[in-house]
Amino acid sequence: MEKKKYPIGPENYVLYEEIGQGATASVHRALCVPLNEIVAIKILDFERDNIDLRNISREVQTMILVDHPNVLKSHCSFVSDHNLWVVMPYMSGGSFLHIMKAAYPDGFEELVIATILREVLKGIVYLHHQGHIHRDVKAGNILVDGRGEVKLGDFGVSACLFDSGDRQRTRNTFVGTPCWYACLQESAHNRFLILF
Ligand SMILES: Nc1ncnc2c1ncn2[C@@H]1O[C@H](COP(=O)(O)OP(=O)(O)OP(=O)(O)O)[C@@H](O)[C@H]1O
Repeated sequence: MEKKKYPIGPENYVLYEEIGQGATASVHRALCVPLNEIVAIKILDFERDNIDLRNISREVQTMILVDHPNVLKSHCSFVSDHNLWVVMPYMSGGSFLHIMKAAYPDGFEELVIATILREVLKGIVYLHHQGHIHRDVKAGNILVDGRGEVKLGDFGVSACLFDSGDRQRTRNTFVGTPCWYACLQESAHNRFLILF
């Protein structure tokens, strides 16, 4: 089957509402006009103060290259004015953090957690086989689409085991989300599952 080609250039997309706001980017639901398909577009502003171009370029490269049902990939990306647009599949259920906040303030049942984690772990195993470490696995970065498919996203602080020089060394440093890092360290001896 021929692979769908997602067009490059903002004129091919109609931006709808903002569906997410991260530290460095905003994410919009959008229509890809030539394909008549709903997508999500992450827009990063190069002129923002806290922008780290190396991280961004690695995130985009990783998202273009990955190909696994449990890893959020990018269809294409392009620069428009001082913004980088990253076009991705639209995950209409949002993140598990949002779902918990909205409907499950006491957390999910264990069976649900196990089901979600099984999918996430398949994605992580795939990433590790490709030489990538995600380094920021958390509920806010685990997304679900309209068919219930679970994907791990946000490669903003990921690293590649095949990098050399400076980047090799930086993997000994702390990255990610502080409380999750602490929780993971702690629960490595217990059960990772309770974190959700
Ligand atoms: N493909 C998508 N479909 C639907 N919602 C998405 C998609 N990608 C991201 N989002 C939403 O946007 C939010 C922010 O996205 P993302 O985590 O990629 O941005 P970020 O700036 O890298 O965030 P962070 O502050 O965690 O580094 C996510 O938590 C999620 O709610």
